[in-house]
Amino acid sequence: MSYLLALDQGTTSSRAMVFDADGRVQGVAQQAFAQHFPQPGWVEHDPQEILATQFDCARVALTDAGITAAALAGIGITNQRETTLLWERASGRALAPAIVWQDRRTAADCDRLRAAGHAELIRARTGLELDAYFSATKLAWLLDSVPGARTRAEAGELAFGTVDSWLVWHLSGGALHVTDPGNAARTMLFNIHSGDWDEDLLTLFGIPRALLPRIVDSSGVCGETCPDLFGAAVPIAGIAGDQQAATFGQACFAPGMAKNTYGTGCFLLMNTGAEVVRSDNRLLTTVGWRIAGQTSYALEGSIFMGGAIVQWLRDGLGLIRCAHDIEALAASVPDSGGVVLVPAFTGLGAPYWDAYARGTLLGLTRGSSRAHIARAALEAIALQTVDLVAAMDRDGAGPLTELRVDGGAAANNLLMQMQADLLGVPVVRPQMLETTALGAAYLAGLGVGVWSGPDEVAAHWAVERRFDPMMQADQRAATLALWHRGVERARGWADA
Ligand SMILES: Nc1ncnc2c1ncn2[C@@H]1O[C@H](COP(=O)(O)OP(=O)(O)O)[C@@H](O)[C@H]1O
Ligand SMILES: O=P(O)(O)OC[C@H](O)CO
Repeated sequence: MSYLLALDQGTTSSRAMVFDADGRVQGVAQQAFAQHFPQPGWVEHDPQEILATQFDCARVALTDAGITAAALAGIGITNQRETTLLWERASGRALAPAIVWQDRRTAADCDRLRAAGHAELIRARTGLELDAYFSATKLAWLLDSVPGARTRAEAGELAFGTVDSWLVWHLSGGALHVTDPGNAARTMLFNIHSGDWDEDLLTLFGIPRALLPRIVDSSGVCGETCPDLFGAAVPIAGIAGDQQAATFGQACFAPGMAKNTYGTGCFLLMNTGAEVVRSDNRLLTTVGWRIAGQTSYALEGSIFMGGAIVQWLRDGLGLIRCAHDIEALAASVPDSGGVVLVPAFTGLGAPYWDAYARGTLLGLTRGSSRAHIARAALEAIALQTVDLVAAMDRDGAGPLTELRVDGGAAANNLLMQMQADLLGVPVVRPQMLETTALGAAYLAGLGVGVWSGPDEVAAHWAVERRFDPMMQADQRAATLALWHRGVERARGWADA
């Protein structure tokens, strides 16, 4: 009875992992699902496919671990954040495709709200930059676009949720409509100071309160699964957005500790403890987790294109055959030969927040080769991260003494060395790279008493490799200066 099942519902795949009481992986399953791009800038998922792939993975992971659901002490849920769903309470049926966090369809709505002077109120209450990334304008769009939705929402017939709420609703057979404060903090409807939905913001975005889930702690039993789903009723004992879960899985429990996840995008979170650190440099203030009613906050830098740049070199340009090949190609030249790649394919996130910036390749000469472009692509991932850490420094957070790393692209040794060099701070890669699922399992395990407290789970964390900075300060400064010239060229490109 001491196994934990983590459900990790990500942007491009659903995953499930079974952990034992020592935090070791005993079973794993993963299924990719379809990405839908119905119009330029739109990104959608099929809500049913999210459920089907996630629940299938759970069953396969249990089989892989050689256990049944009866052996589970609890389930932890972690999820792609901000992605917005609207469903009918009576049937549990979604009224529209899920609008994914990357979707830019409401960028003009954000421009109008900004022009009307609402950005400061939103920043003060939610800790967020007014941007289409977050759920509020996506939900308003659904209420305005799905026929009858607004009237039905006001009558209490509909439910809104991010992916965690959608999963828990269906795991519990419609008994639970909940979210945790970390996920709620990404909706742009949640007041990070009061820890509740914000009435003024609900009015501003035109969101009926009847739509919203109840907010529960990130760790602790909030209900149980329908027995017919996995063969036994299992306590649902942890809920966290994937970046918050990874921060937990990296054991960043003390203020000043930070992790960066190099997946599709890159997300750098620094724990700020019980203190709400307001950023003057366009980082996000967000909730990390709430345990036993105590909220831990974080500063976050969100980068939209991280490992996805490598995918583009593979699929868009055909420069490499698989993501792994980029390391040898980039290492075949000593530097990028003056080539700068600004990966603003879907605009720029923190700290620029420029929805109209576009991807830019600069500094090409007759001597430029695919190796230089590959190297510039890896540098771009590291340099965007440097911009986030510099903003954190200016905000007075930290100082950062080491950066814990995870995510698919963290396997790239050259990228990790570049990151240490360009940051001037050691980069530390743990043995266990599946920190998102691990964090969800930890939250659930703490919730059901498999572990006694954060200290016990922190003891599981171990270094696999440490990358120390080796670059001279003047070379670092020159590389950063060239990068910032490139960023300026990329900004505002699609404004017209
Ligand atoms: N060796 C590598 N070097 C650089 N990028 C890589 C490497 N291996 C995988 N990636 C990138 O990492 C990403 C996958 O990481 P993952 O953590 O699974 O992402 P997500 O959870 O966002 O789907 C992809 O964008 C891929 O291009
Ligand atoms: O699904 P991932 O790992 O790309 O993470 C997505 C983030 O939660 C978006 O904010």
